[in-house]
This record gives sequence, C-alpha cells and structure tokens, in this order.
Amino acid sequence: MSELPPFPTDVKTAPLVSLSLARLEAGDAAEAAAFFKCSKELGFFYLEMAGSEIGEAMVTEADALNELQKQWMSLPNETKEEYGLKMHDFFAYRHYVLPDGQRKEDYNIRKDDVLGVVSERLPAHKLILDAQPLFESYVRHCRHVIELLLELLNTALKLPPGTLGNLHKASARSGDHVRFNHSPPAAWDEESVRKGEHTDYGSLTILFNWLGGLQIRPPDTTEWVWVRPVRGSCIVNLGDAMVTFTSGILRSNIHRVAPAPPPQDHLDRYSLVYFTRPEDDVVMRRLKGGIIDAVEDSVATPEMTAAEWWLKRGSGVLPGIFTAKGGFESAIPAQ
Ligand SMILES: O=C(O)CCC(=O)C(=O)O
Ligand SMILES: [Fe+2]
Repeated sequence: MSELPPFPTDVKTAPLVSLSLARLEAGDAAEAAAFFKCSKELGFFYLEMAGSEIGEAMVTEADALNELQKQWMSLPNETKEEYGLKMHDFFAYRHYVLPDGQRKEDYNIRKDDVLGVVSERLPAHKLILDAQPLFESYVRHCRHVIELLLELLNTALKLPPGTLGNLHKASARSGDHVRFNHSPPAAWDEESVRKGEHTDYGSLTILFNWLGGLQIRPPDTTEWVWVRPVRGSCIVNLGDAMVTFTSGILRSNIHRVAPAPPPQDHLDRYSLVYFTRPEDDVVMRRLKGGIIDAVEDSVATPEMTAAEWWLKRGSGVLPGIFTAKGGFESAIPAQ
C-alpha cells in the first residue's frame, strides 16, 4: 500500500468504539456486552482485526481488492457499462454524474455469484473473473465475521438459538454483495452530498475505506461528523433489517460520503463494502421471542420478502428508516 496523506486532526470525528474481533471470537463477555451496547446506541463501530487470523487475512484481502477496484474503475466507461443496469437492476455497475462531469460510481457483485449459490453467474469482466479465489476467500471471511456478530446479537436479544443465523445462511439465495465505491476528487457539492444520505437497508455492513469522507449524524444531533479511517480495522454498521427484526431495539444510523477532507481531498477515493441481507424469502417483520416481545411495535415496515425489500430499497422506491431523535424518519433516498 502506498502511503496516503493523513486524515486531518482538526475536524470533528464520530464517537465510534473499537471492538476487537479476536476478543469477540474468544467469547470475551465484556467485549460482547460492548458490542450489544453500541449496536443499540450508535449502530456503528470499528472492528480491530489484529490478533484474529481471519481478521488479519481480511485486511490483506481488502488491500488487494482495493488495488483491483482501482484497475476496474480505470476501465473505459463503455466497458464498465457492459456490466451496468442493462445487465441487472442492482448487481451491476452504476454511476452518478457530478456537476463537473466526473462520475461517482459503484459496482455491486453478488455473493451468490462468488460462492456459486446460483448455477449461472452474471457476466463479469476478466479482471473480476481472474480474481475469483480472492473474492471467494474475502466473502467467506466476511461471512465468518457476520455469523459471529449475528450469533452474539441473538444471545444478547435472548432469541431462541440460531434465530438470526437461520435467516442469513450463506448457502441460501440472498441480496448479500460486495460493493466497490469510487469517488473522484471533487469540490464539495451540497446537493450530491445530501443526495447520498442514507441508512443501509441490509442486516450488517463491513466497510473498509482508506481515505476520509464517510460522515455520520449521531443520535440526537443535527451535526454531521467524520469517521476517521483506522488502519487494520474495518467499520461495521447495522442496517434497517436489524431495526425491523428487533422493532427498533437495534440502531441503523444515517451516514453519507462527502469529498475527503484536506489534505486528502486531491485523491480518488475508493471503499470496499460487504453488505449482508436476510435470505431472499425471509419475510421482513419483527421477530418473536426474547426481549423483542417486551417492546412496543414501533417500526411501521410494510411486510414483504427480503428480496422485494432490497430491490425496492436499491431502486429508491422504498424509503429508509433511521432513528434521528428516537423516532423514525423516512425522507431519505435509498442507496
Ligand atoms: O465509502 C464509504 O466509506 C461508505 C459507503 C457506504 O456507506 C455505502 O456504500 O453504503
Ligand atoms: Fe452505507
């Protein structure tokens, strides 16, 4: 990895706690309690990978996928568009034209293609197909982390054993995917920054970024604060599906990606995301059991399958839910 200019010290940063993957893997009760606390209060945390064999492998793989995505995003636009929305409504290359004509772009690659859950994979460029072993290893490692976190949440919520895990089996069809994100260096444009405000709509998200730019708006505030990238850690956040399943016990926090702050603002920004979603045929509604039974029915989500849900959210038809001031708001576009 080439050296990047540092994230600035004079900007306001978000109060994310840092949890250790190794300690969570080892069954450390205090770490598990800290995980449940931040899943309820902020819905975002750092996950430090050092000391975990799988975590350390993920850091190396994320760096390799970052290099790969730089190459992929450098392909001619016509080439990338061969894998665009005409190929698939969501698992595709997408772009947004900034006022200066440059493209903010992403590319969604589904877990079911990488792990062979579908018999026929969507077409992909040679760069992607040649990196199949890297993708497969990375997706399996992300799934290891996801399954551990779901199990810990299941225990903390006092749900019958395996409830959350059984809604998220890696071998079942789902909207899980890897995302490459690229933003070129660009002047701050309030409209495009605002357009990007969103909650994630899946269950859990694993994010690697190398430059600043990610901002969150903490609960009970109206101020956007920066999330500092931390080398050797990923950022994990909870999505709207966890809010629906738990009737609001868990939090899916609003966030957005702004141009990186100086002295990082002249660089192209890339990030690598793994989104987990419930299995396609899971019905999106509050779960029965554990401490969820004791809370009021506070999330008015129309019932539909997870497949309908992520397609609607992914195309912007269904607005997001997020807890800004303890209530539920819906006036944001989907991402
Ligand atoms: O690029 C980042 O840091 C965050 C990206 C993100 O929030 C998303 O793709 O949903
Ligand atoms: Fe997001």
